[in-house]
Amino acid sequence: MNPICIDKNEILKRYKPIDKHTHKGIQGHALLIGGSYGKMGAACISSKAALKTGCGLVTAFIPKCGYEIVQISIPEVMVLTDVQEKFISNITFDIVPQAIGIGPGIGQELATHKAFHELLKTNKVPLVIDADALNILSQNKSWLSLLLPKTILTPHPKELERLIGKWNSEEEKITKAISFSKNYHLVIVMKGAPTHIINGDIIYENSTGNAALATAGSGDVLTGMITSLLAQSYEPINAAIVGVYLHGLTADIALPETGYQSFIASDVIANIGKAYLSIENEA
Ligand SMILES: NC(=O)C1=CN([C@@H]2O[C@H](COP(=O)(O)OP(=O)(O)OC[C@H]3O[C@@H](n4cnc5c(N)ncnc54)[C@H](O)[C@@H]3O)[C@@H](O)[C@H]2O)[C@@H](O)CC1
Ligand SMILES: Nc1ncnc2c1ncn2[C@@H]1O[C@H](COP(=O)(O)OP(=O)(O)O)[C@@H](O)[C@H]1O
Ligand SMILES: [Mg+2]
Repeated sequence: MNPICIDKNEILKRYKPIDKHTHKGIQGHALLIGGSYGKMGAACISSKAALKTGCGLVTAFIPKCGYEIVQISIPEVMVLTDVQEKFISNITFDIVPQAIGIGPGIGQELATHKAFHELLKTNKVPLVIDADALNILSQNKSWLSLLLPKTILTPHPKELERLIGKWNSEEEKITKAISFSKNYHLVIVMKGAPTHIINGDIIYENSTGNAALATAGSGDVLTGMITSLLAQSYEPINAAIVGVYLHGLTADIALPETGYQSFIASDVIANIGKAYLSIENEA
């Protein structure tokens, strides 16, 4: 169990600089499916994070009650609404996204279970699954076989336990995560301090980030960032690695100004630019 350290060298091998002739139509369109009554913030921050990570277009699919919230808080994000007011019940869209992120703040209504199941049955697009979408998956493990190879799962430790069961040691946790990744051909981002990424037998350990990230919504932001990189044609494992590294780097960059306590998920988003610049300066 020798993890590969995700450091600047590993990032420079995977980082794609922007082509000066690119335009928003080829820079990737990310669809973020999130939010429910009282948790629209999760949809706002994950879709804003996707835009700030560089994809050309972002659409948020949300319950109706979030329409004005998202349009006013992030005017650059386009919005599609569900037929239901307070939760997601039927995911339909006429756009052609290059990547989909689902889960932040969606809750666990039965109708939302059904909508997620329908999406999994028909989806052909690279996918990131987080938060309540992971919890729904944990309650319906037979749906795991519907996931396309290299679908990215981003569980925190509790979500991971719901998916793979309890473990008695770090070693057992990694062994179980490797079997899970191999059985279903998934990329698992095991969030924590530090975050590990499992791709079959290969384990990566992130080198950025600090306890400032222990704050509401910082994982929702990560979902938006990874989805954005997927939409920009990063291979799933590279989207996971670069996303996790940049996410942690924002907290390392901001720490001298915010301290641990006052750093919030929006500060991750505010520092994505500086995190990119620090990679660019090494390239
Ligand atoms: N502003 C918003 O709208 C926010 C919405 N959120 C959404 O709220 C929903 C519930 O998410 P939660 O993650 O709070 O609920 P969960 O029930 O999945 O996780 C909370 C439990 O996991 C444990 N846990 C979390 N991180 C852990 C760690 N690193 N080590 C050990 N235990 C850990 C906690 O102690 C707690 O028992 C999700 O849909 C999420 O996206 C949250 O992200 C918070 C912000
Ligand atoms: N002490 C810590 N050190 C480094 N990173 C942390 C720490 N605590 C949390 N994080 C990171 O913050 C994020 C939290 O994600 P998550 O628990 O899903 O939050 P939320 O659901 O509120 O958005 C993960 O990327 C995790 O690795
Ligand atoms: Mg989370």
